[in-house]
Amino acid sequence: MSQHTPSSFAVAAIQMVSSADLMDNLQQAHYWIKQAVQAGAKIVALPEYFCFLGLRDQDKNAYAEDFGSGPIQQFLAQAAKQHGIYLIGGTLPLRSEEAGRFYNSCLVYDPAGQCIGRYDKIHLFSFRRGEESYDEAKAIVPGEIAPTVIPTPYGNIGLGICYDLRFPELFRAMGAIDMLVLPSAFTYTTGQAHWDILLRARAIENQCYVLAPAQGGRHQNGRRTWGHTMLIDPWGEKLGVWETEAGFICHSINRERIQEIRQNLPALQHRQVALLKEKDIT
Ligand SMILES: O=C(O)CCC(=O)C(=O)O
Repeated sequence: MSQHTPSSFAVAAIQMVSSADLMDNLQQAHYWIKQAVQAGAKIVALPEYFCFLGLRDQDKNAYAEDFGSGPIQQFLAQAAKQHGIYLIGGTLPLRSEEAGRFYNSCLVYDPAGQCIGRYDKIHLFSFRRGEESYDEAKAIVPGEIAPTVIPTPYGNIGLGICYDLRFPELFRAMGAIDMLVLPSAFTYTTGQAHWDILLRARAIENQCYVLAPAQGGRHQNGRRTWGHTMLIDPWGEKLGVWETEAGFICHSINRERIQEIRQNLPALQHRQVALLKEKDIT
């Protein structure tokens, strides 16, 4: 942390009910970012597919951008610069080498509007129950297997996207992180059952803040997302929840709280990774 950065500052997560209308979604995102900044947020996070949801996964191909150019990336860069914030840009489709499949990517922008990080979703969601059926691998290319941590003056931010939340080994491999940010669009069914407990578990086991902006409502194609955008502290307590429909949460976090918890309960120092490897148990 730089000398000039306070240990306590506000972070915000935005919840949306995005549609298949790109411009409308960008306008909505703009509105909520402004609200969050007015509430004092220095770091603002958007949900998965903030720019486009409501059609089949493969339809997002039409909006896939080359990394470094395109209206969605322009929007994110401008919003970060205009408001002088760190912006975790939810996710957008980025073109891959494969025709017909894209990366589901989270880009991070600094207050000058520079893109300072990219994470491509690694774990691709698949779920089938009754009428409900999802199979992301049909439309999405998985990202390279590498934990992504973005250093900022406010601390180290680890990135994951939605279904990644179910794979704790990805976050354990990140080393010292202050906050995990997980842009999401959990389904209503799986979210109701697992969202809350998975988020709290990741915060408790990594002793860090978890900021999880989500999609939350009924979308154009009938798909229902769970919402419950959340901020959790390193002790596992919920600092804020926005349950359903569009809105945002904004709360102060304190990095000294992370150190205090890690000192009081030094579980991260008690990991036996080397021993497990030696015994071939990983
Ligand atoms: O893990 C889940 O239950 C939901 C994941 C999901 O909806 C997604 O990754 O888009």
